[in-house]
Amino acid sequence: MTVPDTSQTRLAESRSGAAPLFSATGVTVRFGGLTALDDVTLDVLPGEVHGVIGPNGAGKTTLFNVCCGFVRPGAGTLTWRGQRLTGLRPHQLAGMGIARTLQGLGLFGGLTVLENVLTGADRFRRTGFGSALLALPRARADERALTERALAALTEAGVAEYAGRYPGSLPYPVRKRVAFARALAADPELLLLDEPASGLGAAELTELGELVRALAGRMSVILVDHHMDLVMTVCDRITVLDFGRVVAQGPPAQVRDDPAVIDAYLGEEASRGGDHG
Ligand SMILES: Nc1ncnc2c1ncn2[C@@H]1O[C@H](COP(=O)(O)OP(=O)(O)OP(=O)(O)O)[C@@H](O)[C@H]1O
Repeated sequence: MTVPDTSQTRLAESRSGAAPLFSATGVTVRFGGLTALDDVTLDVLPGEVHGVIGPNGAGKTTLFNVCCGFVRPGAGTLTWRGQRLTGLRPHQLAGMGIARTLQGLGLFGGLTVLENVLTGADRFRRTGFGSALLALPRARADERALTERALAALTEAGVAEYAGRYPGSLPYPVRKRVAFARALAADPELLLLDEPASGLGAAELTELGELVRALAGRMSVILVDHHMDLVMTVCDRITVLDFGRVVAQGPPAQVRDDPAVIDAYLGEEASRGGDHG
């Protein structure tokens, strides 16, 4: 993979005057005696791809879970379009224009790929259950529009050919793309991706990078992953966590050379070497 070009960096700089779409400010999360996040602040600008990286146990998943409303921080605030969010719950995300993909994918085994992706498009449904049941013309038109939206998302994710299949019969990388398509079908303003690269091979990783990069400008993305190469390649800005703290934040070229980041990753390698050696 290549280092992001300077036009990408310039794009990030030109957006830096914009008001954030989403912010987490001073977020602290404790699990018993363990501080998983310590005064973490992250701003996501409109249309930017913002990466969150860090060694194992750095707090990436916890931060993702805070952003999704799965984990309530002990301190700190979340802001969406300048409005403070209090008591964010996961089921509220879709209505707000936030979609996510999870490590566990969460596809429904009893639904086809298309039906799974249709559940992502549901916020665009205009007709109620009654008119659908009676098959009224407007319900049929609504269903057609939703199906088109779902098929467009499957096409963008490169898996339209699997529309009629069931997820259980598909290889893991295809299922990952289906989960990605379901999130895209919601046409979110903010897409939260948790470890999208896990379980993918080198070629699939490059394709994933291209897929995510193509979303930049159209929506904001928070990409949580420990694949340094992927994050460096596709992100406009990166937040690096280590032991629950932000140790670096900025464009990839700046973060890559930051001594605190090098220390964090070297520290991880040293401890891995210790584990195995
Ligand atoms: N529910 C929980 N209860 C107790 N401790 C937790 C819980 N969730 C996470 N932790 C701890 O909080 C710290 C941060 O974990 P987290 O999973 O957020 O890190 P991570 O950066 O996502 O790690 P990895 O890359 O290994 O997934 C770790 O020490 C972890 O053991």
